Amino acid sequence: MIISAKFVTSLKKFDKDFSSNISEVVFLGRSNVGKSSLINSLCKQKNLAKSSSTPGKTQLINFFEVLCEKDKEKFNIHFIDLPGFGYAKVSKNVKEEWNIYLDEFLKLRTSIKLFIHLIDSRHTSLELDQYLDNYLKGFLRPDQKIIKVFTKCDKLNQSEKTKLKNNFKEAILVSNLNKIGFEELESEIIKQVLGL
Ligand SMILES: Nc1nc2c(ncn2[C@@H]2O[C@H](COP(=O)(O)OP(=O)(O)OP(=O)(O)O)[C@@H](O)[C@H]2O)c(=O)[nH]1
Ligand SMILES: [Mg+2]
Repeated sequence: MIISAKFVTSLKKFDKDFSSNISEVVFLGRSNVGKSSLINSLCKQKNLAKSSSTPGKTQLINFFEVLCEKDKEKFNIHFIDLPGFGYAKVSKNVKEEWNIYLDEFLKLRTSIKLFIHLIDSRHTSLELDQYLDNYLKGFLRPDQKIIKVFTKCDKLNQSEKTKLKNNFKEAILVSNLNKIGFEELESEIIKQVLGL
């Protein structure tokens, strides 16, 4: 389980001088999908990661140190909150720069053990998410894994939830509003970072 969490630093791009010997978990997905909110919910803190109803809130690579416990052993991991993909309101140059920086960061940062791909439960087959899935699989190492997490599931009715689970067998559904799915996700995260 997660015991506590604190902000460490923000980076604009990959920085070899800020390396890590602890496992890292990256949260990524479209702008406004709920990345920062999910980090707050998992860490049981309201404003650890800044969230906003305006897409494009997170603009840097933000690191959080998260203290976990399993079988009475305590250990630290990093959660990494990224800027959202596909945010149209920034100028093209800024957007291209972000993508180059993020691309480099995701590929060079060897301490990343888990990619958590957040997808809006209401829109599960967007081109951008398919692109992101293929993109991650294109450089995924054997010691890394991708977990698909479907956000804002409070917006779905029961039959829509059932349909989603049928379409994505390993889907984890979460809602920050109704406090759903956190325990399942937390145990998946800990399993992966410990290599279980
Ligand atoms: N209904 C509902 N709304 C949510 C949920 N999670 C987040 N939101 C809302 O979605 C909006 C975006 O949340 P953020 O966590 O800032 O999203 P983000 O993915 O970090 O966005 P960027 O930083 O722009 O990439 C906010 O208005 C949240 O309140 C949820 O589980 N249910
Ligand atoms: Mg954010």
